[in-house]
Amino acid sequence: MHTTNPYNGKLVKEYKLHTAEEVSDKIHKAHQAFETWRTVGYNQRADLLKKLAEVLTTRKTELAHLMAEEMGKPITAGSAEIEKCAKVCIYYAEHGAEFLKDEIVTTDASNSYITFQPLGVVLAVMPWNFPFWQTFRFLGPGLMAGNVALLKHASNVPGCALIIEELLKQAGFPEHVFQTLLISSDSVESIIANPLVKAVTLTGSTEAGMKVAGQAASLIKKAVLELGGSDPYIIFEDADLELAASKCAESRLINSGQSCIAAKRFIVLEEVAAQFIALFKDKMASQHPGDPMQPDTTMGPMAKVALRDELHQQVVKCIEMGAKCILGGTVEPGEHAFYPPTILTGVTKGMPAYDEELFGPVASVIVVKDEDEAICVANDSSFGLGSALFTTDLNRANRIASMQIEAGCCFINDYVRSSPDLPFGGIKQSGYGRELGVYGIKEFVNIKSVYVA
Ligand SMILES: NC(=O)c1ccc[n+]([C@@H]2O[C@H](COP(=O)([O-])OP(=O)(O)OC[C@H]3O[C@@H](n4cnc5c(N)ncnc54)[C@H](O)[C@@H]3O)[C@@H](O)[C@H]2O)c1
Ligand SMILES: O=CCCC(=O)O
Repeated sequence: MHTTNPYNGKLVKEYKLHTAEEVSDKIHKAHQAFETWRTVGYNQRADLLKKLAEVLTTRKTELAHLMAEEMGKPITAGSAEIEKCAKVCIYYAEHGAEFLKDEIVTTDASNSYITFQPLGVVLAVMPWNFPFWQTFRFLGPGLMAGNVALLKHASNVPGCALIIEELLKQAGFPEHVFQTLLISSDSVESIIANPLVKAVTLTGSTEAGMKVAGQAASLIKKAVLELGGSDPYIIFEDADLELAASKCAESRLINSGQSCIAAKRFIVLEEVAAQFIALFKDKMASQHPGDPMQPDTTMGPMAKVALRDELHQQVVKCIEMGAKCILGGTVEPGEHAFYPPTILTGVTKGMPAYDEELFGPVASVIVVKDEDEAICVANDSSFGLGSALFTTDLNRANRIASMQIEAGCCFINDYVRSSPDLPFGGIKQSGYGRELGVYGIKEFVNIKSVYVA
């Protein structure tokens, strides 16, 4: 396995995959670590998580550089990602014990209560787009709940995957409560099949989710799936268009467009379509693409040339099918993986920009005549991750957000983002289960009822 810098196409480093024996040894060590870790009190777990937050903060520049090198994230965004990881550790250190405390239930028993017990070794299969955040948003609550973790990270971020082990060691966590496995996707099945592995969480594409969830289900093992998205953003006729254009462009270009919860489909009421599109185009065009190692770079390359090429094929197909490209849409020659901010208008059902996820900086604009059509188009997707509405009528916004949009979250007059305190996840082909908040920490626990006669 080797890593390639997507900014210049140069080889970064070679890594040796773990052998089947090494993996088996790591699983055994994880299980042994669990037998002790499960008995450690919440206060001690919380102290270690706080220490981990300190280590992350102290080393954030180095970690941001590593991400820039492996997957092209600009260092300013990388530092912000590490700070967010520190926040999630502190959040669960401060709230985890409260979330997991026994709940007394009044029944016909002399005493009955619900207790939340850890499951054991959990396998985390993670994507490259937020190499630290995706891992920490599972790991923080997982460790606080008393589970131990094995990480199978995406093949282009092994350096990030390995350094997480080092961070936990530096924070003082017991050995083997967290271990990275350098393995290929093909080996995941055998790890899920290991009786010592009790559950799996996967963040990634719907295809990978189907595979992994199918394997877990066949063995009756719990799975949480955080999958792809094609988030609809509805811009109503009464929206603050300047605000909407700015939030929409910011969201579409997060991480060079490679975010599951980036805005992807822009559904605009026809009365304001021309005005919104003009403002949106200005915002999309005002990026500073460049070297991810430079602090003033706001947009880096995509993570891999192959992903950039796949995205371009989707764009070309849309144009062939009748969409109009009003910004970007071209590939500059060179060894890099850059793709420019791109806007497609006239997007209709049947085009990749309507039906599929565009995992890069390409916006799909769909003009609709009224509210009903806007909601119908927003829901006309196999995905159901995030969504956003732009309107000054908050009664209408709350009604649509809570009852009419098919998604795991709906933001009003802002773009979708995850935060430690709000549950995060999707419906439909965007997955099931939740991370973060009170619900996230309860995904990988045995919710056990105790009844005293
Ligand atoms: N919902 C979320 O929270 C979330 C967050 C980030 C990314 N994503 C989604 O992830 C996708 C992009 O990430 P990616 O390209 O790394 O996704 P991917 O599915 O290719 O890879 C994700 C992880 O799954 C592994 N994997 C892939 N196929 C597998 C298989 N058949 N069996 C076992 N493991 C397998 C990969 O090696 C990697 O570790 C997008 O669809 C994006 O929307 C979702
Ligand atoms: O790719 C998904 C982004 C996830 C997040 O921002 O929490």
